[in-house]
Amino acid sequence: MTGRAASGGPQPLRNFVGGEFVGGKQTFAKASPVTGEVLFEVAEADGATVDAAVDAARAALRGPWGRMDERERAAVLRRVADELERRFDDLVVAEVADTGKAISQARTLDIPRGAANFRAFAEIVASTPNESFTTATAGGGRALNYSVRKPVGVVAIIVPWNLPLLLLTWKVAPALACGNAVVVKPSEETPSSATLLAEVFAAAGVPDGVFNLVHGFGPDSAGEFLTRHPGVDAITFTGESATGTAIMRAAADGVKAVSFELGGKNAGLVFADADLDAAVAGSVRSSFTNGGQVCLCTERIYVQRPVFEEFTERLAARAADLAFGWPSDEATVNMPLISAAHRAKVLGHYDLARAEGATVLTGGGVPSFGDARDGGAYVQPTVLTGLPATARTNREEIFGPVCHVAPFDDEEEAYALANDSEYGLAATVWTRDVGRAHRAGLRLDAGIVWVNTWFLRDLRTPFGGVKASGIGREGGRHSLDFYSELTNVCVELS
Ligand SMILES: NC(=O)c1ccc[n+]([C@@H]2O[C@H](COP(=O)([O-])OP(=O)(O)OC[C@H]3O[C@@H](n4cnc5c(N)ncnc54)[C@H](O)[C@@H]3O)[C@@H](O)[C@H]2O)c1
Ligand SMILES: O=C/C=C/C=C(\O)C(=O)O
Repeated sequence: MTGRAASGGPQPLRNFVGGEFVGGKQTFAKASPVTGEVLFEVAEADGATVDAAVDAARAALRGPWGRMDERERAAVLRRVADELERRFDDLVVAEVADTGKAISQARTLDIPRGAANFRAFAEIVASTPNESFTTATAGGGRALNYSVRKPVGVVAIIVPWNLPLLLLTWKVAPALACGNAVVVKPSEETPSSATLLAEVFAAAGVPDGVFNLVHGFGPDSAGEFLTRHPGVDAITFTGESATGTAIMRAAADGVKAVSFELGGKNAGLVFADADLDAAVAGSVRSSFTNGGQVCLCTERIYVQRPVFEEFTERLAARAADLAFGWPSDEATVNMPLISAAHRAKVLGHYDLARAEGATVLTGGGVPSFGDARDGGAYVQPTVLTGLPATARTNREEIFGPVCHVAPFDDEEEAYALANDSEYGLAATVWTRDVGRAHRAGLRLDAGIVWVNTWFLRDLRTPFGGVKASGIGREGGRHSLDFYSELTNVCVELS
């Protein structure tokens, strides 16, 4: 768990403002999720540092960056991707140290997606057309309407700790593609890859002030200073729904645009006609990837009654078998939770499930290693059953390696159960019936419906949630719409 410290170590991680690394009066400690030991100190940005970062971003918009066209910015993004790939191993080490995630995952998912985000938005911004209409005038002539994209201005980017580089670059890349300057605040739990990204920007020759980084917490710290800042034009945020509410309040004062990717309580539906091997393997991924700490993870699985018993037994057996190991071992699958505080929350949910009357099919506790990992934030992957849809276990986002499995009888009941949630981010459906596959897309109240797969991403597609899971969509041209202002130009031709 991190906490504020009176003074920093010799070299705390620093903020990045106007092309310079800058410290701060106060530092906080970052602890290893694997062992609990303090890894390093981080300089917390105070109000003056956040002011300087916003000013530097504004100044960058008035400089050479503000005069570049889309193709020139796309070229800059490709240079950033190249440099990021050159720093690949450093980024893997940083991400693994901060989160405790398995090195194989960091190498195949987190860091490659960092580079892919820059390459994708370099393409998207250079190839997305704008609208144009010809319009009849009262005098019998014609007018030509066309729209042009302009940057919004200074964009604040606030992201969580679960997929730090992936989620940060998913927003930085389109923001810069559209010509904005950014001030980013990574989670206090994962400051390292964002700091390396600042080095990447400097090495790629991105003009000073285009990318600024402030470290710190949310309330009464860098997060709140940034979201309340009058010099910020738009806020894009990924994190908890309750934090989204706080940020929306802060954004109301300046009528700042917001884009929110928030929490989930995602359902998986397994129909009796599904390829059961694929459904089991897919559900293991969808419930336990990244220690269940992905907003898209499945925490509620509904299984059609004829295959309920077989599916549930196989899922629980596979969950119990997921390899614990040091993050640096190639075979490791499980990872610790991000912090002791988050572990206490997840273990509280395990206790709550038991108190609500759940049957624990596997897990439900803490693994024992007999080494330094006993000081870390590990919990066992857990499969629960036996609770009604009304149980808190089935309603509240846990954000750990846990799912509850319950039976259903027919398709209507499956949709009703899946949709019975305050959240609506992602749903996953396992079926061989092609009609049902498409119906599910229409019937499920979720921003993303995966059929016979999970977390398969095409960066051109709309990504976001309904209900408490978010506001707006990012991805492809949807990102361009958030990160730019459209001006319609109307020219009377005769
Ligand atoms: N929908 C998505 O795409 C998506 C993706 C990843 C994570 N999430 C969600 O994120 C949550 C887990 O991440 P977390 O615990 O880091 O979330 P969080 O909301 O606690 O923190 C996210 C970020 O917001 C900052 N923050 C907190 N309070 C703030 C405030 N009042 N003002 C400004 N900034 C503030 C934090 O410092 C951090 O950088 C889960 O709910 C998960 O579902 C959603
Ligand atoms: O934890 C949430 C994961 C979000 C994933 C993305 O935003 C993405 O794949 O672009």
